[in-house]
Amino acid sequence: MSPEGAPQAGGSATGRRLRVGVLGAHGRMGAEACRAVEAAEDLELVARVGRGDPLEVLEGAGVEVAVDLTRPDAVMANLEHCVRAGIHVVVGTSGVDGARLDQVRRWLAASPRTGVLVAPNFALGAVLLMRFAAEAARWFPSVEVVELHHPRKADAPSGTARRTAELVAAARAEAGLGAAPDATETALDGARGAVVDGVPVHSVRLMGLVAHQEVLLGGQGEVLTLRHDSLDRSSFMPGVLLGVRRVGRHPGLTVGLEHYLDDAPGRRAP
Ligand SMILES: NC(=O)C1=CN([C@@H]2O[C@H](COP(=O)(O)OP(=O)(O)OC[C@H]3O[C@@H](n4cnc5c(N)ncnc54)[C@H](OP(=O)(O)O)[C@@H]3O)[C@@H](O)[C@H]2O)C=CC1
Ligand SMILES: O=C(O)C1=N[C@H](C(=O)O)C[C@H](O)C1
Repeated sequence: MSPEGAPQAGGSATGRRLRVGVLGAHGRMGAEACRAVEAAEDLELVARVGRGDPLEVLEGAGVEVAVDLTRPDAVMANLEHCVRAGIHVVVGTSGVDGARLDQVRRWLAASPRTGVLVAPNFALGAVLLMRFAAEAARWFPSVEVVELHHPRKADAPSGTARRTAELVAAARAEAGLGAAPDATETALDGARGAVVDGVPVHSVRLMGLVAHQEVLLGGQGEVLTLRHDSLDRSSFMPGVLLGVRRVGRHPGLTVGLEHYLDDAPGRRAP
């Protein structure tokens, strides 16, 4: 961990740079995020936090926005600390869903000006894939999710796959679709994947991969396949930076980067 540098002015149009801290700074994503923040003229990287480092360094360094890219077993303690300290948080770490989101809302109730963005996936293509999958899910009786990742990923299924399945299930329910008409019997446990809100989710871990997802939608005599590939972790960085720049303008809890995209400059609302 290293609090970095004193406040500097002059990098942005207003002359003041937003002070950013990265948690999980020495990991694959954290290191990439540090580089991206350092390269952004309107942002200043003032803290890199690794496992075992005291979180108080964030306040000490005057961090305004923290980016969490740690692990599912670490992220909640980090979030609690930041929200209590009034530090906005951009969460990329997977595993913040369900009851954990309710817990974040409770912390935020005591710190109403603080913003938390939980972004299951920062890549624009993945955000759009989730949107397209939810739209298509209304029309197809069958749907399954396949996520494919690098072999060192700590969790399965991916946070993106869980979120996709939730969105697909909600769209199906709204459209009045019942359970998919597909067999669920197996001769071997796990053969049909894990089931998230009624949607089978299959996880592949393989050398050579980075982060990929397919949504397969089946109807009478046809299959629609939606696929996204993150070929490099740089694919996540525009989304990380967008989150960092915007989170302070969105107090409370936001789940999904799509809620920030519609008012992003230079991007038309999809
Ligand atoms: N939302 C998105 O678009 C994306 C999200 N992710 C998610 O981001 C997370 C990180 O992924 P990745 O970088 O590949 O994983 P890594 O394992 O490479 O990095 C995680 C880092 O966090 C560190 N760490 C663990 N606990 C703490 C803690 N309490 N405080 C500070 N640092 C800690 C780890 O240290 P140590 O090695 O000692 O455990 C490690 O350096 C995962 O949950 C992943 O799913 C990844 C890509 C994109
Ligand atoms: O661990 C990863 O690599 C990724 N994690 C996120 C997830 O769990 O969905 C986002 C992306 O898939 C990469």
